[in-house]
Amino acid sequence: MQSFDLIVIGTGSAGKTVAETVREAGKSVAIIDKLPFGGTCSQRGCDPKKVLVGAAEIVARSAQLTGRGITNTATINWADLIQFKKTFTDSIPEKTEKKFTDQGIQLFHGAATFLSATTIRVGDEELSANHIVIATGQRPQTLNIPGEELLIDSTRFMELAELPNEIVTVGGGYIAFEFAHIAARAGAKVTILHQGKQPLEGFDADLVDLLVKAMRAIGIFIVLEAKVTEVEKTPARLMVHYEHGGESYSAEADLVVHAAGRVADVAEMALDAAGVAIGKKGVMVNEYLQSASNPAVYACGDVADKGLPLTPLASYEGSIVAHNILNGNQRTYTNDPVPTTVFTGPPLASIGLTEEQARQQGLPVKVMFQETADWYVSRRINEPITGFKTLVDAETDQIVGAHLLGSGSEDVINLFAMAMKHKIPAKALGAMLFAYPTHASDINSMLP
Ligand SMILES: Cc1cc2nc3c(=O)[nH]c(=O)nc-3n(C[C@H](O)[C@H](O)[C@H](O)COP(=O)(O)OP(=O)(O)OC[C@H]3O[C@@H](n4cnc5c(N)ncnc54)[C@H](O)[C@@H]3O)c2cc1C
Ligand SMILES: NC(=O)c1ccc[n+]([C@@H]2O[C@H](COP(=O)([O-])OP(=O)(O)OC[C@H]3O[C@@H](n4cnc5c(N)ncnc54)[C@H](O)[C@@H]3O)[C@@H](O)[C@H]2O)c1
Repeated sequence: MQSFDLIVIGTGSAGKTVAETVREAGKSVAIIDKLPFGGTCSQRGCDPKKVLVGAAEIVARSAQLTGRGITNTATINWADLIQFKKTFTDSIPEKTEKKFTDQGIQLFHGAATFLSATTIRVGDEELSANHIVIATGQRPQTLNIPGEELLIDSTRFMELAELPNEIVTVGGGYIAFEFAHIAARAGAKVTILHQGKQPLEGFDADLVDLLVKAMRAIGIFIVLEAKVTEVEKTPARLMVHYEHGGESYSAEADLVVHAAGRVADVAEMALDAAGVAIGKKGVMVNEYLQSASNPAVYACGDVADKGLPLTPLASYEGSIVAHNILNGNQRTYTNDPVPTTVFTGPPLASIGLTEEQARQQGLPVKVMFQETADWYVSRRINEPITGFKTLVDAETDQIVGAHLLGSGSEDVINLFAMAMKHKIPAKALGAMLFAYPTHASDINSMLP
């Protein structure tokens, strides 16, 4: 059996951060992955997705300006786009492995299974370590409906050689909205079937309403409170059966995409053997991101039951775990607001409290909510549906929430994040001199 100071399971943003930091401090480190090295974000998530979004943006922008100086709406050649996407993703495993090897980290391929509190099996190898970090991310949740195996997940969507004509998404969160927008801009007819009253749960309801309006305006069909009961294969196509308002319906499709949420990827790890407790949202950890039931084990990233499953948080949590392994438990996870964007056209970006959450907390907030299609930044590109909402504590003048819908919002939200993190008062941010005309210069008009 080989022994290490640290074994990391998972080579994504979280696992990489821990392995590299601990190795840099001179410890012996092994890292394991069951898939090609590099994790979700760079190969199957954020980065390839945003390449596809880049093309969808061109279609959107040219469609908006057709007849206003642009003569033709751009069209997407799906096969070429996927080839372009591959130029980002194909090299990731080799580059990742080379970097780890150069750093002196030992690599193991295969699915890791716990044998005891501090030992792991991967393939035919048995490994032991003083500390083991679980950074295994998430996988699509099981839906328990007949025909579930007919759905494809986001990974396979981004590998499609051809884009089918009619697509249904089961679920109405990030993946549904982003992929529906890409597919619609590439010419497909898309239906989103979402089980709840509000899609994109967690985002401010007024801004989500505006985004839904924008998505419907480009032909995306969105059904709320739809309970998908079965996916059936017919001789030529697929049929998605669902219930809505007490009636039964069926939507025909060439492709059905799983966009109904992801859960901690722990099923095959035999966590029982290590005495590692798992809850509904993933591996249960304390404020130091250490398993409460097995102190040799830490968890970080999407698989841990802390925070949202987003890349910046995975790296942040990885850095906390590395610090605590090297120095004893010192750094704690803080639940600071994190900016996030749904990369639709237009994008929806958000940080902090929604209006509903602020009201529930009884905060004395000043709320500014406005549709901004007649503002210069929107008119210049003829973007038809845009808006913002800001929430400022009336007593402290601190910004407690910002929600932006419109081109550029994915970057502008970071200025709100900086102001909130460093406690810049709303008046001071609103009085900043920003380059004009930019998306950021609109901040001056978004704060009381
Ligand atoms: C389609 C999509 C788009 C996204 N877009 C964004 C975005 O725009 N912005 C954003 O912030 N976030 C986005 N995310 C979320 C983001 O990708 C994740 O939050 C992030 O990648 C999590 O990193 P991680 O290190 O926790 O896990 P991962 O990167 O998922 O790494 C976990 C690794 O563990 C491996 N593994 C699992 N089980 C085992 C086992 N038993 N043995 C060995 N290895 C194992 C897996 O193969 C995987 O490589 C997106 C996610 C998806 C699916
Ligand atoms: N831009 C980004 O940052 C980005 C993009 C993609 C994914 N992600 C991350 O990946 C995670 C997973 O994405 P996702 O879109 O799969 O999940 P999600 O949690 O964002 O949305 C899934 C939605 O589907 C609904 N749903 C669940 N079961 C259903 C069913 N049977 N029928 C109909 N609707 C159902 C849920 O109510 C939920 O609102 C996200 O939580 C996010 O953190 C982030």
